[in-house]
Amino acid sequence: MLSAQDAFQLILETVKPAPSEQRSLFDAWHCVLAEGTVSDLNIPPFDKALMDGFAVNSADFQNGKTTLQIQETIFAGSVPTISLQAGQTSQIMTGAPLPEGADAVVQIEHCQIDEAARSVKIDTGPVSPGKNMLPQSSVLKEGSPVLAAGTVLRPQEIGALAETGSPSVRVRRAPTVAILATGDELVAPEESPQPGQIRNSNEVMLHAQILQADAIPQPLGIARDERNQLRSKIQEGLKSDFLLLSGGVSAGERDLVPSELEQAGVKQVFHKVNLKPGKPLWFGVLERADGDPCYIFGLPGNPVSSMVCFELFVKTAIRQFMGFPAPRPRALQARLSDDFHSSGNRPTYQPAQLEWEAGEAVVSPLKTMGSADLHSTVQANSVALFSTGNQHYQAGLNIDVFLW
Ligand SMILES: Nc1nc2c(c(=O)[nH]1)N[C@H]1C(S)=C(S)[C@@H](COP(=O)(O)OP(=O)(O)OC[C@H]3O[C@@H](n4cnc5c(N)ncnc54)[C@H](O)[C@@H]3O)O[C@H]1N2
Ligand code: MOO
Repeated sequence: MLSAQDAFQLILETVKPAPSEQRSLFDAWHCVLAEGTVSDLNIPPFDKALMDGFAVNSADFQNGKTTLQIQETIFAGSVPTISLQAGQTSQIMTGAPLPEGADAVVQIEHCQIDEAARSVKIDTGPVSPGKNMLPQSSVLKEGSPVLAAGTVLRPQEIGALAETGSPSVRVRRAPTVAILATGDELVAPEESPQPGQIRNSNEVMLHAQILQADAIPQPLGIARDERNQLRSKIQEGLKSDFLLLSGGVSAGERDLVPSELEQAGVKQVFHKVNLKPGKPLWFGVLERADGDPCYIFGLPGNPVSSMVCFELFVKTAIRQFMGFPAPRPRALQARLSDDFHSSGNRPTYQPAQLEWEAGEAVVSPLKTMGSADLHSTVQANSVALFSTGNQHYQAGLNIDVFLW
């Protein structure tokens, strides 16, 4: 059976990064830059005061103290009108441009102002050039690169783009992701299940996971385990960038999903992955007539399987589509809190609680009744990975954990 690593590889080889689009910085959070940007100005654009006080020339402080004649007051947003000569100063506010002839700022707290004489006495010892000021273009020069293509936009990158004259940027667009829950046993969450029925929890859960992955969910409701209805709902879903089907992918007599996808012209990339939960995972691609592909995942119906397969595989595909530089899930090494026994016949992703103790990641696997036990994931903030077979893991051992 295909390993999870091989499944990641096949997903990355199949999913092509989306075309780019222009977006305002207000809509760009967590998008990936499709093109690099350069600064349209020097940062800072002028020698800038970093304190409220007096703009001075350090040469006036040869004796460590001095009395200077006040010329004007320079506020942030204005420009100085007087060049300083020896023995002169101007009052200045944080963020304002230094006047010519000044090379430092002395904080207002260290100045004794004589209003009548329009002078200021400063007795704080020598002042070094550059004190309390940021020289023009010391952070960034006009025309120099700000961010490279492939950068994921966090709040600080968005601020830096605004500062450097990129109010909108080219980013890879987020995919639309259709959700189709399948099964005769399903009823809507607002209904009371009759004997043999269960509530459709996967649809809303996937909807939330898609939002969390910065993509656009398109719920299609429930398709019954009946070919005509399944076929028409699949056709609807194939118009999106991604189609996620929940249920109907294992070996049951009404597990119609793989054959109906094949019927719709979808090319299977893989079916079944060696992991627990999530073994029956199905992945394929449809090359649509309009030239844009649709990527299809058949997620196992068991809620924990569905959730784990989304976090590991669907998210990888969405990140690849959005141009993320490292789309695979990233494992964290954490110390096992207690002895743990694992006996899975496949590599097992166990719901777990990860905590930080004195700066160290410590993980406690949670008790679970298996892939139908969604409740065990409510206490979990991660999954811990255990390998195949009867294995005893001693407390203190470092293991791989995936946060979610
Ligand atoms: N003979 C075999 N049987 C099964 C195998 C196998 O290899 N051979 N694999 C098992 C594994 S592992 C899993 S996981 C499940 C996955 O089955 P399906 O994807 O075909 O899903 P269903 O049979 O439709 O449903 C499984 C389970 O999940 C519940 N379910 C389905 N949809 C939803 C939903 N939208 N919300 C909440 N719960 C849902 C459904 O009622 C079933 O209880 O197959 C094993 N069987
Ligand atoms: O792989 Mo299934 O997801 O064990 O329950």
